[in-house]
Amino acid sequence: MAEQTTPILTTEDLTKRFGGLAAVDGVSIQLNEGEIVALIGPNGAGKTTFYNMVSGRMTPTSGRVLLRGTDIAGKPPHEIARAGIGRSFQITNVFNELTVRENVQVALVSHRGKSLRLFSILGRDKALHREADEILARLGLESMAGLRTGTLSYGDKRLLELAIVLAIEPEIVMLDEPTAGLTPDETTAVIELIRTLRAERSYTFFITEHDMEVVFGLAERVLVMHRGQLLATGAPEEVQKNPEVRRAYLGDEEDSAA
Ligand SMILES: Nc1ncnc2c1ncn2[C@@H]1O[C@H](COP(=O)(O)OP(=O)(O)OP(=O)(O)O)[C@@H](O)[C@H]1O
Repeated sequence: MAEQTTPILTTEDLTKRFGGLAAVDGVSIQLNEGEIVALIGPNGAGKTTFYNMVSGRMTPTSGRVLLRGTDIAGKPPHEIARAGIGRSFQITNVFNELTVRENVQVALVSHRGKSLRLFSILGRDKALHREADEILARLGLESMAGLRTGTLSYGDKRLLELAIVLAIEPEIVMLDEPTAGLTPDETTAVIELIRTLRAERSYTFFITEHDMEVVFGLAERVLVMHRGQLLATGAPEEVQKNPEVRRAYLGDEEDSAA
């Protein structure tokens, strides 16, 4: 595999405190251009809090988030999205009453700051129509473009969420449990799709995922958090063998079994 060492995103001593609790406690990481990185850790490790700070949904107590060297910590989500970090959520945030194509068009238009006369733009703008269809085709959703979104299966809605993220032309794609709730076949398809998208467009993927098969089948590098800190980072097979990581997961299982 080719070396991929150009840093695109780094965090420096990123910290979030809730009262006396350091949910994220001095975490410094680096994402390299074009790699697929998974963030894992037992329940309560601080993954969501960390993720929220990178995507602008939470302001850090201290520390920095550098996107190609520029500090974006504490900026609002739309500015971070415009700077090149797109995030999709586990909870579907699609408009069920609109068609699949219209959902992507809304993302395209709002990303470009043209929310005025949005619905008249949707109907008439041929370039926007084409652009939305091109994104849908990348995800294999082209045949569904004209369908009302509410009629889609859960798996197809998750794909549409990914299409909406791609509409903002991100460099870093953050996916919150991209395979949660999917059937085994859909999971395999999403893994393939992420690989294909990365190969075609060199996106950097930063995912959280509970399903270890997905993590180890997809990620090139794994970051493990435990009790707010970065416990380990490395290739999936290294991390899997790491005694501290095993202890962290086992310890938590023992705690919850107690
Ligand atoms: N808004 C908040 N106020 C107070 N405490 C919080 C808040 N958000 C998270 N926490 C606490 O911070 C710690 C880390 O939570 P976080 O949700 O980031 O962990 P996680 O690794 O995403 O967990 P899970 O895998 O269970 O979703 C937990 O102890 C949690 O209770």
